[in-house]
Amino acid sequence: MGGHTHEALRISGATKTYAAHSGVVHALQDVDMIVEAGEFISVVGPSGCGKTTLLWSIAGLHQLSGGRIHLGEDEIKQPHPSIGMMFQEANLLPWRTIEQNISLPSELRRIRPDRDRVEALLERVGLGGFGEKMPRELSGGMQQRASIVRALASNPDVLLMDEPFGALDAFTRDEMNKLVEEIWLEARKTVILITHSIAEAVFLSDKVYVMSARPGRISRVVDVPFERPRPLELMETREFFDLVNDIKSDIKHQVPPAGRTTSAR
Ligand SMILES: Nc1ncnc2c1ncn2[C@@H]1O[C@H](COP(=O)(O)OP(=O)(O)OP(=O)(O)O)[C@@H](O)[C@H]1O
Repeated sequence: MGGHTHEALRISGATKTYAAHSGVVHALQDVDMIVEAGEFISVVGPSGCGKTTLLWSIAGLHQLSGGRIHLGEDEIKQPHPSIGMMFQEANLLPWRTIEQNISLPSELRRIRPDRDRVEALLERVGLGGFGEKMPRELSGGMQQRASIVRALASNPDVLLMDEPFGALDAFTRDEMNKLVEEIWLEARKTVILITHSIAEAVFLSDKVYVMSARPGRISRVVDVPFERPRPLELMETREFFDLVNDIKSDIKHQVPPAGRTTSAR
């Protein structure tokens, strides 16, 4: 304490094993991370390296086999009111209006939804006047905008995003990335994003954590130097391209050559 920044999340020695039919899977092995308050970080890595396991553990939805996760003084063992989450699918209940979907997490916690805040957020993401609509009346991008509002409605300190735009077309995805950056610059939440798109990770993040698989570990932390706000055109620059490729080749080289994986006979 006493510095210019303070840590929001501390992950120490996070380890998670799953018992699978084929044996024990080391999904996470001694993962350490300190995320500063207001920092935007991404976690990338090959498929199956443990990204989702890590994020769900931070969300309090998975129990670790070893290690700890702290938000300030609180150890995370179950969902925490100061941590909001966005999933790959918008997961809106089809029989509830957009506004009723947004207020569901508050209902479940038996707290009164802050209607003014929800109105303002809907307006902010371009969904002003859509609160009474049903999810099927909204496009995929609009549904994800609604799920951003749902995640931010209770004004959490930390926002976790699990590949939130993977199902959207490239154009809508760029638009959503721009929106996320704008909202982040305004509200300065601590954000942890999991994505398969290295370009998306670099575009949005202060730091990109690269994971390797089996066991799932952090293999590298990349500081992203680009100034904010970042225009979408940044993605067409040489510097951006080089950084993305550098991270991509790192991930590619981690994949064990065919026939040499541990499960191969
Ligand atoms: N419930 C489970 N039971 C057994 N093994 C599991 C379970 N959940 C995940 N795993 C295994 O743990 C490892 C990490 O999985 P995880 O889903 O966290 O990886 P990921 O990096 O998010 O993958 P992807 O990028 O493909 O979504 C994988 O090898 C996966 O097969």
